[in-house]
Amino acid sequence: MTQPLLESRDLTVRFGGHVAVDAVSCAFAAGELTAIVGPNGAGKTTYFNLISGQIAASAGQVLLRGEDITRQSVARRCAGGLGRAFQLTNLFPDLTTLENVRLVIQARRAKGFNLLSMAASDNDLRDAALAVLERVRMTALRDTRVSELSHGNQRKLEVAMLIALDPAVYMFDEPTAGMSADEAPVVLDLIAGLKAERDRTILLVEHKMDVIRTLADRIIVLHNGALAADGPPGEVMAMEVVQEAYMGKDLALV
Ligand SMILES: Nc1ncnc2c1ncn2[C@@H]1O[C@H](COP(=O)(O)OP(=O)(O)OP(=O)(O)O)[C@@H](O)[C@H]1O
Repeated sequence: MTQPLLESRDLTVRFGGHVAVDAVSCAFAAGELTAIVGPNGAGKTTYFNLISGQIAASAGQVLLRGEDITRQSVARRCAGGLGRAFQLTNLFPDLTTLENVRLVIQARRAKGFNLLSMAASDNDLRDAALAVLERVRMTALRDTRVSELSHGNQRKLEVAMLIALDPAVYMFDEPTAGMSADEAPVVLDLIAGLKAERDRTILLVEHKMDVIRTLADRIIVLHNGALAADGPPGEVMAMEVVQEAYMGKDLALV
């Protein structure tokens, strides 16, 4: 089997006596979109936090391209290719959408402080940022300050910034939460487009069954922090134990 792009091995975190993520071992291949599901409090976001480095593991490992990154900082993991949709706090509210995207591209390409090369690359950076905004259909909002964007557009901008970062692993935590019915499809189309590139790994924490059904190649189910099921959507959703205990009536949509 080829080496997985991302892997967790017995990944565990305890908060006091509570085991929020319990020895989760999972390998994620390039070109695969995995939906992470489970009831509220199952440990989905905590698992994400362990992978992206927002919280430290109590035990177990996270591996990126086979390298143990368990003790690496968020920034180091990000530089290594692990991209998590930016939280709103990571956007600069007083800068425009274009400036925010530009900063991510600039950081990605950072080449030091050669003023001549910086001036020469200025237009190039702007063009690259505009291309990303075009892709998320936010060109008309390029000069709007982030603080003036609607909630849905702020979330779209988070996705734009993630695309600008161009990571090997995309991590989305309920990417359409709080979006209006006309905004959500844009983001889902973008994720489908990223998936079509086939060389990325995409992890998606999601409650909405129609989204999972449309996008997922594989579903993992967390329950009480532990891995309860793992497999192709049809198989996992058909498991009686999953239907009854973990997903409820929503499965009627499948
Ligand atoms: N920093 C923390 N300190 C203490 N307990 C925590 C902490 N973070 C998460 N937990 C607990 O760990 C468990 C898993 O929470 P988590 O947010 O990962 O669940 P989730 O599956 O993402 O739920 P939801 O679908 O509601 O977002 C919960 O019982 C939660 O209260």
